[in-house]
Amino acid sequence: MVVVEKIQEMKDIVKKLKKEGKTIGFVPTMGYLHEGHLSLVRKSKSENDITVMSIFVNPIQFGPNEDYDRYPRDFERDKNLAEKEGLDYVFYPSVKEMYPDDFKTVVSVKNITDIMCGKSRPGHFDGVATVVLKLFNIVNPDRAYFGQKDAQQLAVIKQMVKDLNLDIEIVPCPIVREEDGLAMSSRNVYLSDDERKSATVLYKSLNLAKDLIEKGERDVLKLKKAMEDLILKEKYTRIDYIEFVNYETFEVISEVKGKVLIALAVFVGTTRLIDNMVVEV
Ligand SMILES: Nc1ncnc2c1ncn2[C@@H]1O[C@H](COP(=O)(O)OP(=O)(O)OP(=O)(O)O)[C@@H](O)[C@H]1O
Ligand SMILES: CC(C)(CO)[C@@H](O)C(=O)[O-]
Ligand code: BAL
Repeated sequence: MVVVEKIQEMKDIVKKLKKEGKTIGFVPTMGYLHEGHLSLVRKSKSENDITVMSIFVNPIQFGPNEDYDRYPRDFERDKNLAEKEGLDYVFYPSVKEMYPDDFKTVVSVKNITDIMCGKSRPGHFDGVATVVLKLFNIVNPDRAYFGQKDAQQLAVIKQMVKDLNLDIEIVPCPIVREEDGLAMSSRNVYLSDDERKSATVLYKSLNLAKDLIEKGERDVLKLKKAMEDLILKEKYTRIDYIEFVNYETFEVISEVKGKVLIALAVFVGTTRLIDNMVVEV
């Protein structure tokens, strides 16, 4: 496995691989790898000749009061995990390499970023779209792999690829969970033992909504209320948002119909966790 820190070097490697007719799969991450990330690597390896992962904690997608400084980082640990997985290249640039002092561009996807995480984290998806487009231009992949856990991020990237006519297939990958249902996240390490127990309520609340929908409930207000009640019964929890949207258009809905994404963000202590589920009626 080769670690590449410079943009030009990564571009040169990719150019050579493409000349040899190799297909490239790309897995963008912020590191502190877990099984969720590794599932994307496995999927990419099964569909491409070469897999490149980026590890870059992107400062421009964090708000001023968010956890950029505190975000978990352990490159040696990540390198070992990536190597064991049989990854070909890790792109590991510095902040200066990605954002030189004269950097001036912002990529902004409109409308679908007005709700959910886009509303709670102003500017977040501009930061994501900007860095992902940069990474796409550096790695020039045939396919790129994103987790369904960040469902709104996935929608933003798909929209950007469509709007800007990029020749990249975006491959959504299912959410990988701990045994008790908690979605894997690098941020789970922030949780104390007690908070970790409370955190299982995110997935429980999604399952509650699914059960109620299966029993015939279609009223989103009632479904949200049932989820809120369950979440707030738990210690340490504070709800950021619970949203029901049309899976294709990301429009907020008041009645469950067709393919629906139920998404939520909940603070457990000071840690903000997200999760979601797709239901179809
Ligand atoms: N549990 C998971 N299952 C599947 N994919 C995941 C999971 N967690 C993260 N991913 C995906 O891995 C990619 C990199 O995500 P990232 O590095 O932000 O990890 P993360 O664990 O989600 O971090 P955090 O939750 O702290 O934001 C994204 O496409 C993300 O959707
Ligand atoms: C896509 C991404 C690597 C961009 O920084 C990040 O938002 C993430 O890890 O999901
Ligand atoms: N997985 C999304 C990255 C973030 O929370 O900033």
